[in-house]
Amino acid sequence: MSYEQDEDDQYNAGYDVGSFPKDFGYGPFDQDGDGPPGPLTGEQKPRILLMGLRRSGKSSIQKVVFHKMSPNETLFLESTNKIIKDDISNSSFVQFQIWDFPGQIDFFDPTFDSDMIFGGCGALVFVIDAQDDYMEALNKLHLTVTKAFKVNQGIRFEVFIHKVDGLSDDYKMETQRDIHQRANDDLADSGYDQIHLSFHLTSIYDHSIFEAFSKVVQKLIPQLPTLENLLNILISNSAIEKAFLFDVVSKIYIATDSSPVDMQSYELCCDMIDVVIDVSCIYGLREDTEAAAFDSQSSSLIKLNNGTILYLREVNKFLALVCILREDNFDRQGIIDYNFLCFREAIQQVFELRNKNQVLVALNTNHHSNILNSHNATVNSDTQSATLNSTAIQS
Ligand SMILES: Nc1nc2c(ncn2[C@@H]2O[C@H](COP(=O)(O)OP(=O)(O)OP(=O)(O)O)[C@@H](O)[C@H]2O)c(=O)[nH]1
Repeated sequence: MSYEQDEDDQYNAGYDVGSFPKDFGYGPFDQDGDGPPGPLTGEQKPRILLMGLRRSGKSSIQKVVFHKMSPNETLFLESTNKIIKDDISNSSFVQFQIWDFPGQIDFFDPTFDSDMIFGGCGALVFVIDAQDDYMEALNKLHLTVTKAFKVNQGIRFEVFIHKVDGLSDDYKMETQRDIHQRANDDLADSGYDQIHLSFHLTSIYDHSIFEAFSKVVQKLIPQLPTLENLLNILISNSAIEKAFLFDVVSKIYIATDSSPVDMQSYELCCDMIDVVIDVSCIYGLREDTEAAAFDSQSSSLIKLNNGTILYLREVNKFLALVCILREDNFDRQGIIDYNFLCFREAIQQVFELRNKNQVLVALNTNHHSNILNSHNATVNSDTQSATLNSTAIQS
């Protein structure tokens, strides 16, 4: 059963802070059969850095979101004293590395190779403990983002105002406003107005951390506009209120339609995935096979007592579509199911294009111009596949 992170899909390595610049190579990692044919090397994967002061909650976030650790267990996590690299390969879309940094990391240490660390980085998540005095954290944030920006202007900066579970709603808002203001003022004062920081209120004790991480990961998926477009077409032709495309293992949503996300809907959909997986694990597994609980037969329908329906369908081995719709609109289930099949086919095409692209990239690693061309080709073809499939769904 594959809901636990597959050991083969994961390559964890710890590096002493003092020695990390000397040895940053990756070992090969196995890719599941459904993934890209050419495995992405560590260098090709987008990298997310987790930084912040000691005990701000970095390791807890990584363990809870990607390793199914229960929030209470994080109380026993030991302080990180080396960089921990973690390959996340749950689905073909969600492939990246997370580097968890020790809180005490010193950018002025001569062994800190900022070019290498920030150079290949897609997003930098800076965690601030909102239950603590955050002035020191703001100084470190400023130092970190300016240092990173000098090396790589393409990095997305995400600030998690973390541990907000202990704060009242008013205090949460006030803290966010204050941190936002001070962080941006500091940047403006030192002439870095062009640096954009995104802020998220997070806690490992509710779904906010999954929601925030979903947004971080989405920004690293080049196919996001195509996926969003497909979801928009699906919901408008099926009278669905809201649809999420979930990575089942981590419960982060890799795309949703363009209507606003409300936290309650997201939580409902997360809970539905838990229910489906739990019931499948208890009743759906055969003793004689090693089959996964989530497979091509997986689907579920839950009717809530407020006239709302939650509908889950398997998209591929890693992804599920979870929709929220009104009960009245479910009487033509055949249309919804037909549209879903068109949607699944379209997603498949996006995957295939992406896989072809990765093979090209692997073949041309030494020819940067070729890599660029293949990436552009993928973007164009993705758009075409979305157009093609919009016709299929409407017909
Ligand atoms: N209340 C609350 N506590 C949290 C939350 N996230 C983490 N913690 C607690 O914060 C403490 C520190 O968490 P860690 O994940 O070890 O922090 P870290 O940033 O990795 O620390 P270093 O490894 O020292 O850099 C632990 O006791 C966690 O249980 C949260 O969302 N809310």
